Amino acid sequence: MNLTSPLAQDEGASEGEPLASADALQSGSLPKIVGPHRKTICSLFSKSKTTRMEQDGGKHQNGWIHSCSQRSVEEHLQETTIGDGGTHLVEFSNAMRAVEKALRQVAASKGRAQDEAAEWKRKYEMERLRAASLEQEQQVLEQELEQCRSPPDPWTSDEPLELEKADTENGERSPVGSANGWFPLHVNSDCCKREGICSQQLLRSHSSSSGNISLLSEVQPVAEKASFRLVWGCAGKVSPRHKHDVVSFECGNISTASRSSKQITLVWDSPPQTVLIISKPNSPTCTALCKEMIRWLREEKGVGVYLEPPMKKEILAEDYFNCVKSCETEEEVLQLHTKVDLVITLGGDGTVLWAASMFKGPVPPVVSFSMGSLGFMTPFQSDRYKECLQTLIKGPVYITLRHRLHCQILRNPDKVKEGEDPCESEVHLVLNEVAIHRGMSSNLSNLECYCDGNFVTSVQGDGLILSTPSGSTAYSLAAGGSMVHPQVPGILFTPICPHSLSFRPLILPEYVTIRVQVPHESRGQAWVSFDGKDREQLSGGDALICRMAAWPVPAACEQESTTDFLRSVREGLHWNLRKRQLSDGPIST
Ligand SMILES: NC(=O)c1ccc[n+]([C@@H]2O[C@H](COP(=O)([O-])OP(=O)(O)OC[C@H]3O[C@@H](n4cnc5c(N)ncnc54)[C@H](O)[C@@H]3O)[C@@H](O)[C@H]2O)c1
Ligand SMILES: Nc1ncnc2c1ncn2[C@@H]1O[C@H](COP(=O)(O)OP(=O)(O)OP(=O)(O)O)[C@@H](O)[C@H]1O
Repeated sequence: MNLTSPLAQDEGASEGEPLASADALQSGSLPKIVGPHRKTICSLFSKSKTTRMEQDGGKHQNGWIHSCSQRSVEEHLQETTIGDGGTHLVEFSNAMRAVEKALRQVAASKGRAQDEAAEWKRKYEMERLRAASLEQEQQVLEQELEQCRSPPDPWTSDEPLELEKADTENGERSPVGSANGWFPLHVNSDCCKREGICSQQLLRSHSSSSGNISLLSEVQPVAEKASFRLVWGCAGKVSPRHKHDVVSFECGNISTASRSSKQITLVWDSPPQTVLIISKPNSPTCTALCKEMIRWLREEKGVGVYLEPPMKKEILAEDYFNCVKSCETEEEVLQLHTKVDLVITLGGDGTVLWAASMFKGPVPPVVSFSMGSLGFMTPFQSDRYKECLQTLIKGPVYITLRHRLHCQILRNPDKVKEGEDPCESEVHLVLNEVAIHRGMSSNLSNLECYCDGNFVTSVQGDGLILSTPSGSTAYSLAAGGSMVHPQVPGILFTPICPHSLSFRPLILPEYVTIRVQVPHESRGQAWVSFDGKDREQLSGGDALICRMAAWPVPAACEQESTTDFLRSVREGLHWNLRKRQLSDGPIST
């Protein structure tokens, strides 16, 4: 009689597959086998060992040298002739079941061990790749820091300059600024080691310059500048989570790591010592307030004052104001940002635009007192100036970073021969908008527009406005553009009276470069205005190149960015003002 092995019905183990080690059996990791068949089973494992070693020539993988296979058990059972001993048969059968169970367990453990090994290998590979990418990032960071020490010209470089850098190794932020006299030196040594943009790291001036943009020749510390930090937070709370990355990838999931709408707070490390007051000309009320403010700032706060030459001349009749400084030459105006801690404007929005236009590079924080009719960008009340300035000088101050557009005219760039540079006009940094329009011409203007080299459209109408979000409530609004919160990064593309039924305004992302070109075959010429001023003519073939500038205007908020914006929209523009419907009358069903 032949005995059928229970292993023949085993679903999990395939034929001939090694299931267990005989050593494991002998070392007691298999269940103890008792009874007359103990010897037989042990000899079975021994036999298997010998057979396997003969078959493999002693070359076994993963340490599974002493193996027992399903086939060898079956073979043995077939060879075994069963006598009359029914009890022995039952015992033998039970023993074989126990062996089968043990063999299955060992097979399962082997599978688990292999899975675990594969998982560890995967983790190791991921860790190795992460370390390699960190090393690469570190190299890029070092290169960028090196570049900042000998910075590119921001007006000729295609890359927008960054105002801040990614987190350093210890989780601190290392700010990077450059051009026009601002260089981060010893980025970590002078740093306050706290989160945010730190002026101590940023501020270094140099003595010599060439033309509009100065090159670093001699570096000196700026002793007279007050130092401050800009920190990211939300609703008044400093956010420890601010990261430079916008998108993070974790376990294959994409999430936004930071939002652009964070409220920025300015924290003075040392109190401001010098302010520049810019006042609307020919306004007796502005002049009177300017004089009062100078007295208060000097006597109560010990703060020095700079004025524009016309205003200084106007008040010099009184000896008291001899102490007021002024920026007489163009060179001095270019260096103003290294001397003043705060800019105060007295007037309307036009005065804020004027103040911004004085700074061709970095702009100190601007505090605007309302002395005009609308005051969209002038949130502070002039009759409460002492209280306001007291709070601002003490800090912290909420800041709206009002972005500017970097605009330049290229004269007939298509006609320029290879290797020659096209003739470029002066750079204009606009806070509101650049408008390309028909000017005095009675002809329809015709403008071809490209965005990062892609053809956008041909404007046929009175012209086109390229506006900042801050300018969205000015000319662009009048031309049908949308109102945009000043912290939304973008460039508004708004046609002026287009002769088309389907030309709607667009908002483009802040990183694009826009080119507006007058076609050679255009009937008339076009004109360009920068914040409503400095008109220049465009002839056929001339182009205007426009992109986001590296230097925003940090405007102090009266409350905070969004509250101030919505209040200006409601109170300044009377947006959606309508008498409330009465509750009496028919009730709709
Ligand atoms: N059709 C129009 O609405 C139109 C036409 C030309 C110029 N402008 C705007 O005038 C600006 C120049 O201002 P200005 O004071 O030197 O000239 P301005 O004296 O002619 O005043 C223009 C008006 O626009 C308001 N204004 C300016 N900037 C604003 C802003 N960002 N948000 C809301 N209102 C704003 C001013 O308060 C002022 O009432 C230009 O940048 C342009 O935006 C508007
Ligand atoms: N310091 C300055 N020097 C020369 N021009 C200035 C100066 N400040 C303002 N301006 C110009 O004066 C004009 C009027 O200024 P502003 O808009 O501030 O006053 P406003 O018209 O009374 O105010 P609002 O626009 O709120 O009615 C603007 O065109 C502006 O460019």
